Amino acid sequence: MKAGRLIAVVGPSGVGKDSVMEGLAAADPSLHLVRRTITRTPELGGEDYDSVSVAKFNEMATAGHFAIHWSAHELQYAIPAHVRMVLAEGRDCLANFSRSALLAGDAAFARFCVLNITAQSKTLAARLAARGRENEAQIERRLAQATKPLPEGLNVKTVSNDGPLDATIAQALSLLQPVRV
Ligand SMILES: Nc1ncnc2c1ncn2[C@@H]1O[C@H](COP(=O)(O)OP(=O)(O)O)[C@@H](O)[C@H]1O
Ligand SMILES: O=P(O)(O)OC[C@H]1O[C@H](OP(=O)(O)OP(=O)(O)O)[C@H](O)[C@@H]1O
Repeated sequence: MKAGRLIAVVGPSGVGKDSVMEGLAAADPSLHLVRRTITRTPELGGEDYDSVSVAKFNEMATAGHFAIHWSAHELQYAIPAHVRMVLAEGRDCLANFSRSALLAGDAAFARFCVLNITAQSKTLAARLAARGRENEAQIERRLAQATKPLPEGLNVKTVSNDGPLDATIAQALSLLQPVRV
């Protein structure tokens, strides 16, 4: 059986990665939403994640519990190794990813593609403030990284999320669909 694709969802903070991922999984239940392990306080809202201490995270990384991990925003993030079993079943997996970890992701997964979500900077600022998970200083630092470029040579599909979420989800589904057959 053909392995599933690891679909790395990237884009600046507040662009709507988690919202689009949830919408895609609701529209196509065959898509698996990856639950990340993060050294963030539990239940801060947004995505559903496994919250661990830095010590526990490092222990898990050393023990090989992660398929890939990275650091950003003074936090550590990982995709649990369990995702490899889901991919082996032929299911496509959606993971909120770091633009800085894309080359490592491409090396770590046999079938890897990128869903790049964009929005204007004024949209990002308004959404981060409305989300309310980060304080003002944290929002400023995230906005400063909004224009981080993507590495060359990857299979990238780009969709704008400036408009209504439903329209973004429909467009992303159609961008991802042709290669699913
Ligand atoms: N198309 C959209 N229109 C309006 N609000 C949106 C849209 N997409 C996302 N949002 C809102 O913007 C905020 C940031 O979205 P989120 O999915 O957390 O982004 P990210 O994971 O990229 O940081 C959330 O409050 C979310 O509800
Ligand atoms: O290298 P970058 O592309 O800048 O990404 C850095 C981190 O930012 C996002 O995290 P998180 O979901 O905590 O933040 P966000 O919801 O504000 O994007 C993303 O998932 C990465 O873990």
